[in-house]
Amino acid sequence: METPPAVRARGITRCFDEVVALDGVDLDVEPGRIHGLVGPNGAGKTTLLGLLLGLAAADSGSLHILGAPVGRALAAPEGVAGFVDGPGLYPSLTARQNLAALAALRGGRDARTTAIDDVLDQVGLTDVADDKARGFSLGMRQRLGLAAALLAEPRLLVLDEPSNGLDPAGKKHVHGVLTRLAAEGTAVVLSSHRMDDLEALCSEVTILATGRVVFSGPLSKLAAENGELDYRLLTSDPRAARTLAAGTDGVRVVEGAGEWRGAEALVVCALVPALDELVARLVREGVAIRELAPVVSPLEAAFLTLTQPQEDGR
Ligand SMILES: Nc1ncnc2c1ncn2[C@@H]1O[C@H](COP(=O)(O)OP(=O)(O)OP(=O)(O)O)[C@@H](O)[C@H]1O
Repeated sequence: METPPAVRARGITRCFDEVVALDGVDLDVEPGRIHGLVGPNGAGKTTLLGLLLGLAAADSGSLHILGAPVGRALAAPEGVAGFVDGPGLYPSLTARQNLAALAALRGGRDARTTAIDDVLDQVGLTDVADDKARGFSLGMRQRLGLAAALLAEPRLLVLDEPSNGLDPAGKKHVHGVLTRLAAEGTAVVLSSHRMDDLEALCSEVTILATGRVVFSGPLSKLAAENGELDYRLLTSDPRAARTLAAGTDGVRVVEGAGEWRGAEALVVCALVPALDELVARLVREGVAIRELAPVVSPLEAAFLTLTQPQEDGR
């Protein structure tokens, strides 16, 4: 039997009095994907994640989670776990006790000590397993919330800003956990304002602006949305690179780039095919390419392009 989509939303609308938080939103997420939700403050990300978690119902539209239609009853659909607005924890209980209590609330099936130890290890909280959650930093609380969600062995994991407050080690744990879960077939839907996190983690994103989807699809498709981008180019021979760039059709040298991390940098503005041509010419001429990257990431550029006009028009 074919595995159903993890999320299939069509024409979802959700209002709070006069505020239209979601306006005809479609969303498709397949099992095994990490899908990023991005948008300016107030775009509707948390509202949408709340619907996936069964915390609220849509005013109109249809929502299927893991193949089952979601009705108006406010309960987490079977197979879904996660949190919005920070994980709900008991401050006076230890990390381990929090997980045991949450597991017991869910029916006790997953309250085994080994399972609790395992999820604490996955999120890197073994050392503080017997410390009270009250003393936990934001990043530690986020990781404990993720551990609680993992305990439910979800097929759809929903996380609102999971990277908030994470130090580099915490981020590494969280990224590792999410990547492994996805490889095992779990779908992950997460929101973030951190473009670098989304680009590192997600294969696809949905960009929301004032409750509407302005882009949904693979990150690789964003380059097409952007048109020309500025790329920083570090080479073994900046002068030759500049001459070659200036002589390549479709490539424009952006003046005033100067130095980048102590090396002479060139910034060129181009579409991907013209950039490919420049790279081929550099290689043919024996100019080594030491770094070539967009000055602003494709996701950030698309975010600004696709959400700015609507924001301005409010
Ligand atoms: N419970 C509520 N009551 C009234 N208005 C609400 C409620 N929840 C959300 N809204 C409004 O709905 C819109 C979308 O809010 P939402 O929290 O979903 O956005 P968001 O994209 O998650 O924003 P942020 O990035 O700031 O977290 C906003 O205008 C917000 O003020």
